[in-house]
Amino acid sequence: MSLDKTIYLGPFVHSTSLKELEICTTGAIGVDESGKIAFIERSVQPNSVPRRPGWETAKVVHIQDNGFFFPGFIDTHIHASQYPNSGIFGSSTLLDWLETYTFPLESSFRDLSVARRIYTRVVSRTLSHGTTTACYYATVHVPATNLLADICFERGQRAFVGRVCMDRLSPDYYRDESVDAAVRDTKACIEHVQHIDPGYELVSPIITPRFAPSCSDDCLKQLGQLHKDSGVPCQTHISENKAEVQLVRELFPKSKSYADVYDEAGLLTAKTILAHCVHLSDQEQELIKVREAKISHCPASNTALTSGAARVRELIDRGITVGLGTDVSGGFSASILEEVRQAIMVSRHVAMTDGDAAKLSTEEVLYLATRGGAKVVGLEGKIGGFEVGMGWDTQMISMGSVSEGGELSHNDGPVDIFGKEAWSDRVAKWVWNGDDRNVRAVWVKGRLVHGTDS
Ligand SMILES: O=c1[nH]c(=O)c2nc[nH]c2[nH]1
Ligand SMILES: [Zn+2]
Repeated sequence: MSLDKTIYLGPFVHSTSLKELEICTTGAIGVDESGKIAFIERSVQPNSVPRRPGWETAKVVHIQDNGFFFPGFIDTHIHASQYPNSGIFGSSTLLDWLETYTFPLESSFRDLSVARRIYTRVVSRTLSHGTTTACYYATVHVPATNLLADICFERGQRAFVGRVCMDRLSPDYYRDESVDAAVRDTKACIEHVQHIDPGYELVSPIITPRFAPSCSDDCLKQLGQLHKDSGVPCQTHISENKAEVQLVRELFPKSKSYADVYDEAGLLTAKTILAHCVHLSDQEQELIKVREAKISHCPASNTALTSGAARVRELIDRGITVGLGTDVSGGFSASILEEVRQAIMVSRHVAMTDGDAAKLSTEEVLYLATRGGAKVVGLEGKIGGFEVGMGWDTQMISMGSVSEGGELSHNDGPVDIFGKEAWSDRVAKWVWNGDDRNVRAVWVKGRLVHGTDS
């Protein structure tokens, strides 16, 4: 699809490193017909459009209402099929939560009309929160998983779509009937994505063993072989909850650790995304580092299911790549901005026992939500920031007009700007008070996929 050449005028904010946010208040970013950034100017006079040969007739999109352009969020771990259960978890913990809330809901995706309604909604919802790339878990059902891939492709969201494999310790009404069935159905979903998006330009398949307890040794090994043969990435859960870790010890008595179970199966590679990583030992962290596997930090879910507090500073200091995941519906919200807040708060709780060095700053967590996520999904250099050659995967944040009187009008968003705030404080106000009402428009690869650009 060819797009209009477009110049995006106004402030832009993005991470340039883990610790640094660039805030450019006088920016102009040119995006070419293929949806890639062609130029960036940083000192544009107010109300003027940079003159460039070949860009005379380009469309111009102005930032509105004290806003700024920000890279699209990358959700490195979300269960699309669990979206109807967002906020519904009672006082459960992982293993009983799966039995009580999750398996019954996921099993309903055998009905394609159920899948269509829920998957359409979750893709609309994540886009509205500024998520331009998502790593989705679907269910065991091939038609429903393929439908999720179709919806992402049609709506223009970058997505990794995984058919969930689970051939043991799962209810009779919801499980793979055999290892062969798990592998055959996974291949069918890979072939479907190859058919709709042959270069995996927007949508990619992802091999998805649910977690070690629900996969037999043979199932893990065959999926590891498929991961090796096909080059398709892989995602799973690890070390989320202490009872789960104990269960893995009992189920795999010959393995040195939980991480070792995946390693022995060929599932711990540079293309593996591991969700949670709350209770990893030093040796497991080291193994993950050596294998260059990536981590999805899911703080909202880890708190909601009382799983624990991941030591993110330790993981980062070790040199492991970390991104953020909403983990809906262990996590209660489909918003990565909410996850940013949760990550900062959880790091404060870790700091209360481990010391101040554990605290993550707003800048650091915004990095995890964008550049970190891009590395987790293997798209660093392509998305996650504003650089020439990167895709225009962007949210237009608007903060509303400067508050003059004391009264709220019905279309005021949740952030109140009084006009005197430094730019870094405006960004902080957005992080701590903002939500989807501040997301005026979202683009993926230059295509408008949510909201309006006028
Ligand atoms: O947060 C989680 N959500 C799940 O669906 C799941 N399955 C295994 N382990 C899990 N953890
Ligand atoms: Zn999960």
